Amino acid sequence: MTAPNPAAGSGTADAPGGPPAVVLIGPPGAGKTTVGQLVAGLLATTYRDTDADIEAVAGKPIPEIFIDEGEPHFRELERAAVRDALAGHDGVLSLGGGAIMDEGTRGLLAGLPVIFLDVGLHDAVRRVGLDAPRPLLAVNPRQAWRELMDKRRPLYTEVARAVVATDGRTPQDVADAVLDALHLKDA
Ligand SMILES: Nc1ncnc2c1ncn2[C@@H]1O[C@H](COP(=O)(O)OP(=O)(O)OP(=O)(O)O)[C@@H](O)[C@H]1O
Ligand SMILES: O=C(O)C1=C[C@@H](O)[C@@H](O)[C@H](O)C1
Ligand SMILES: [Mg+2]
Repeated sequence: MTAPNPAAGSGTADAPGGPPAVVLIGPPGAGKTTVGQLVAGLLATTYRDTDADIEAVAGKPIPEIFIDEGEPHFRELERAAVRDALAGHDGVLSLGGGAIMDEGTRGLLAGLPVIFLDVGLHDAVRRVGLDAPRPLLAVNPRQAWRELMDKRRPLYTEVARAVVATDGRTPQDVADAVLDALHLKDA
């Protein structure tokens, strides 16, 4: 675990029902869902995922939103979903892997307990095979994943209060490290 941006811990969110106790970001396969659910269990709170929220509102799967309306429209839906979730959820929240690409969404995260779950290509491939229906990784997934991480790593790091490495660690270990990073061990 490293602390790339201590200033990320300095604001507040004016949100009835929120803000979340933990916000998880990171690329596909980082373990946001797996670890997020474990962390929610450890904190005896609930888990929420903005990808699921977007699909529920749109009434269709994310790959179809990309095909029908394009990525810019998806990022707008995502910004709205993140805003709603930050205002209405005080448990553990996972964002979509690319949420941090949108400047407005990054702005919404200021001051919140955001954890970047980091993963390298090797473990990401082992975990998700990079063959699931992921709109941005459809062609040459390994190279696309590398290029995507080159662009995204600085942004994940910028908005995160801490980075938790996940390579070679069990989800339970990672969940523990998340609590540690946010000083929530005895919460
Ligand atoms: N630390 C870990 N070690 C080994 N396997 C893991 C770890 N974390 C998650 N996994 C496995 O990797 C796969 C992907 O994990 P998960 O769905 O939690 O990732 P995600 O970040 O939510 O991905 P997505 O962006 O697609 O929602 C799952 O099969 C999960 O069991
Ligand atoms: O990495 C990304 O850009 C994405 C990740 C998923 O969580 C979804 O939000 C969507 O498939 C886009
Ligand atoms: Mg997930």
